[in-house]
Amino acid sequence: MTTKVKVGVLAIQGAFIEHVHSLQKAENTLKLKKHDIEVQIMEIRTSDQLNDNLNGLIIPGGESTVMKRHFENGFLENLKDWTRLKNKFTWGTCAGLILLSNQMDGGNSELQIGGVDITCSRNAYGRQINSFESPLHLLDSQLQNIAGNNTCLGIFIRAPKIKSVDSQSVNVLCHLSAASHENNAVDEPVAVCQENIMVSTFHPELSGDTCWHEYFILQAAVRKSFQA
Ligand SMILES: NC(=O)CC[C@H](N)C(=O)O
Repeated sequence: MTTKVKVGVLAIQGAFIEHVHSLQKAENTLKLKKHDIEVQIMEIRTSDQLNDNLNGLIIPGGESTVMKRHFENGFLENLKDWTRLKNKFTWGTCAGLILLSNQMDGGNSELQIGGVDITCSRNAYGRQINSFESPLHLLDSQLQNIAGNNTCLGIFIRAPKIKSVDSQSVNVLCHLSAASHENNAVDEPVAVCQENIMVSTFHPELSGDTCWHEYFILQAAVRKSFQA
């Protein structure tokens, strides 16, 4: 029986269209891998779109401080409520990670959606000119199976860092190994998941690799049957 899943990308600012294209590519890849799945992809601009028919939400990269300007008239409260429903799956990339972090190291921690027990710091590698690409080490077995190996490409653009993982219920999915970035003394978590919320400091939607978007679609599909 075909699994139908409806996912959205918050389309108020930033790199949302790249996620839409990556989701379309990921759906085709899943079908080639014999998954009987149909994905409806929405651009989310209004609070009322955060309803029970939506199964997954991506909060894209961009400028978190600009996105917050759109969080009035109950939008932030609805984002908080919807992302905490256990039968939904949310993924924040870069600025989306910042908005979903429970703690921020400096910076304006007002108007946070929260939900993930990490402490992040904005622009932690420096300015745009310090943006970089690096191979990453996948730690999660489902991601390794989807990717077909234990590495993926990380594209970091004015990226935040996960300064600390603040709860044992946060699973580290992916590392930037110390060997692959000159500023790193230790392996650094760059993607984590806490129950139904995943965050990454880098931009899979720009890499051409669909393993993260396939993982997101499958997680949103599985959670449809969970108790909210
Ligand atoms: N690529 C990005 O999403 C950059 C994030 C941005 N520097 C912020 O602090 O919100």
